[in-house]
Amino acid sequence: MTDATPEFRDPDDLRRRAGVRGDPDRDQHFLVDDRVLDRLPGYLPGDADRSHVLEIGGGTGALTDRLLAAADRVTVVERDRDLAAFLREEFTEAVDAGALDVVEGDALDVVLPEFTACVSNLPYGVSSEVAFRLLPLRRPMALMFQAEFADRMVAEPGTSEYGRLSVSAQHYADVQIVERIPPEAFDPQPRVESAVVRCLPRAPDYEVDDEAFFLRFVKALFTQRRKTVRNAIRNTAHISGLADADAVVDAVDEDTLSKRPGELPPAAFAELAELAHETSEIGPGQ
Ligand SMILES: C[S@@+](CC[C@H](N)C(=O)[O-])C[C@H]1O[C@@H](n2cnc3c(N)ncnc32)[C@H](O)[C@@H]1O
Repeated sequence: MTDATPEFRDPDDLRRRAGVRGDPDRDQHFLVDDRVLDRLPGYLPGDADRSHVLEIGGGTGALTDRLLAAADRVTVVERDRDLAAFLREEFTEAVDAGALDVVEGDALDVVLPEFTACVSNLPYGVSSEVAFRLLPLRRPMALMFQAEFADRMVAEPGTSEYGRLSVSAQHYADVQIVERIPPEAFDPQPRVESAVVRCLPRAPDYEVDDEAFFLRFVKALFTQRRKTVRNAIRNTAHISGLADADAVVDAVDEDTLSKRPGELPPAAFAELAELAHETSEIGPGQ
């Protein structure tokens, strides 16, 4: 980490040296707006532990460059073999000093290090899977998504965007959109707007013992978002894995049963899932 105002590599130079144009079919949209790149590490809270920052999808290293200045150590995961080799070459000094580790592989498969925070311009094709790999690890994160996905992550109960994604994300973290980013900030430009979501981990309002069941239960109920919670619990028992949905319905209060799934806040889902777990045998579900 350095106190001096660092000069960063020019994103255009990086792409030229890496010899890549970016391939949207491989989720390659490189950030080219220096101001956006400069702001991203600062979306971590001031007191976040920056001893080991994770970046998923390093690309040509424009963000990696900033993270190296903001953190003691950085691990970057990059699936593209040529880009992973370029990152190692471009940041040889940091690699040799033990400040940078470049992991070539798929972010969904690689063994992740014990990171303390994460800042990433995520590959949008797998952003949901990556987010749900990272969120349960409960680290502060600043993650770039497609704006429509980010809107669903932060949506509140009773809105049309509120759904499975909102409940699951908000179970693990306080989530907030901190910046919307136009397509012009990237090359090649994505077709849609992007947004940065700050995720601050927190103890859930309601602890669940079986997180896999909780996530399945939330998924199940939102397949019936227009039904009452009573009917949704009964109709989706094959998805959630509830062996005795009627017993669960009998155990839940009338106020909750008469609502729609989209009206229940994340804590109510967690409480409901816990009660269901205590009341019924749980099968594998779908
Ligand atoms: C949106 S670009 C971001 C690149 C760079 N961080 C930037 O901001 O300019 C996403 C990067 O993730 C890589 N990528 C795509 N799918 C991946 C996956 N499943 N696992 C790891 N990296 C992936 C792409 O090759 C690309 O370099």
